[in-house]
Amino acid sequence: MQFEKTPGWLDWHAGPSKPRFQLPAGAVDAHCHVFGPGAEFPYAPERKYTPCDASKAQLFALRDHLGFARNVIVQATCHGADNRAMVDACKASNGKARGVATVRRSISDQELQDLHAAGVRGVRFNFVKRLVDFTPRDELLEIAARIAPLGWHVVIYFEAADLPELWDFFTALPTPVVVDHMGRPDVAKPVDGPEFELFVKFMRDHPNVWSKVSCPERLSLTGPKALDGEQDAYRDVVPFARRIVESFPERVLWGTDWPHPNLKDHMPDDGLLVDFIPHIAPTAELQKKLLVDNPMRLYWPEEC
Ligand SMILES: O=C(O)c1cc(C(=O)O)oc(=O)c1
Repeated sequence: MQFEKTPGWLDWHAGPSKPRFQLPAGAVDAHCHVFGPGAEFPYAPERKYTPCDASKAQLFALRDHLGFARNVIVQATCHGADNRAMVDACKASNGKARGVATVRRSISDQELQDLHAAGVRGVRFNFVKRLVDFTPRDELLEIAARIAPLGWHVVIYFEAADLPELWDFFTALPTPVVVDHMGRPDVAKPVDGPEFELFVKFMRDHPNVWSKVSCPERLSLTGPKALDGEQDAYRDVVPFARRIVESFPERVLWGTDWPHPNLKDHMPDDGLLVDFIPHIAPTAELQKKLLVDNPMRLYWPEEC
């Protein structure tokens, strides 16, 4: 099947640099995606964007180039609840990838078991309105109750302004809850202002809540961009991510977000994104928790 990319679509960076930051042994890129390829794994009819292709082989090549040992592949919304591309990538990874799926309430117990066997360890609930249509809360709670006995968790993606309205739903979830991209704070607001304080309270009061401290390239308003060797990129995001890493060192994850869906301004050099890590996790101890110990506990607990 032929697909035409959304107008203005930015393709992933074709020649990322080698990071200067040496990742700890066993580091996990805990948030990345595969897109298609569309000819093999068609994009979902209900999608809100049509991306460029980004195959499993290209993801594994990036993993090796950057120095990661493993990936967590998160179902992208352009594939809806058709998890075949993500599952195919997990199965082809020789145990080096685990997955997060999107499922509907109609999924059977056998299908859940099959996803588990392929390496899936979580489901993603998305509340970002430009990405998905609304799913009733009772459907999501039903799914959460069904995946809890499998030892899975729920990944949630939402905008900071929506946290008050979503609070009661999130805090009722019976599993570990992993927030994508720090709940997308508005970094023009103060790091100790009411909006981000609410997010910190969400994590402080609920020990089952984890956060990915990822996507500075999405959140930054003033840059500088991770391009042309920039070693001090996205400075306006650093205080937010660093606060979360230092406050909750056992409950943070990091990922590239490759192939970076829906960026409008620029496509970052993934090597320079890795060089962002020591700015938000300044000690070797914090780096090992963020990149190795925490993702291993959540996705490969049998090895811990
Ligand atoms: O902000 C986004 O556009 C975005 C989209 C998706 C997806 O379409 O799944 O995933 C992400 O992690 C981020």
